[in-house]
Amino acid sequence: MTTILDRIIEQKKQELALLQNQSVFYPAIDREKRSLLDKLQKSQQISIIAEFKRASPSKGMINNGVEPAVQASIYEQSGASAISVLTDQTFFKGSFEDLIAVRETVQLPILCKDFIIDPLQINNACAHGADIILLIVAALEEKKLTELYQYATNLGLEVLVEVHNQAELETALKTGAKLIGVNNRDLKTFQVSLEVTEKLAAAVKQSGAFLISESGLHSQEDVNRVRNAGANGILVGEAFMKSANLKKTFSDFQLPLIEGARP
Ligand SMILES: O=C(O)c1ccccc1NCC(=O)[C@H](O)[C@H](O)COP(=O)(O)O
Repeated sequence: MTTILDRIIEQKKQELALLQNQSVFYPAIDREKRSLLDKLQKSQQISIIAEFKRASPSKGMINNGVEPAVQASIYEQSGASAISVLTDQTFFKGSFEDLIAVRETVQLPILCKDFIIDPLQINNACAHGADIILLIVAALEEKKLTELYQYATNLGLEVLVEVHNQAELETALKTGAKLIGVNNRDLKTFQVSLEVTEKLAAAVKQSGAFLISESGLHSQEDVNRVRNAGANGILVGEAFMKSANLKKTFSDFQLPLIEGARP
């Protein structure tokens, strides 16, 4: 059966063919460095990666009426540690223009949230102002994951390596990843459960990597649950994009770290 992740990757292969005909190469070396890892090391609270996400395959349109710069400013003022920007157009209605608008507005590290399968996409993310890229283990062969991880870190980018189960986590840890994202959403079935973070947390912590719990966080209780499992950070999209009182929703999520949460 073809899953949504398969369809997204097929789309990325087509986009890659177009990218191959463009001349994109701007290494990150000269750029001002904005580091999520530094922020995680210093934070006394759970760190929040706030996402700019107009739409998604599981939820359809979430909020297409807010400007990226406006949303990003509120994220920064509310205390976000980084901002994630969905740049995929076909499935999430995002764009690299959104990423540029966010980077120009805030001083925070920017995560390019896309489905990366080739170094050219890393060049492209970097050229548009990303500080962090996402690599999804479920979307990549192990050899490709290692190649892309090394390529991105050589450019000075930080890499959030995303997993959803134990086998993927073992593969992710072989790269030496310092930032592990545990996605509570199964990207093949859309099922969301915070138990995924609870199950994988101990192995992430043991590796010395920072643990970011991603998806399905809607309330203080949800944040409390993943924090108690040992999460250093959370990645939140829908709850912020849909909030009628973003500052309040945000502050409800800002909990102190538990003892020993730092790797
Ligand atoms: O969100 C989806 O429907 C989705 C479907 C297929 C691949 C990826 C998808 N989402 C990416 C994410 O992981 C989330 O945007 C992110 O973790 C925030 O999740 P949420 O807070 O639940 O919006």
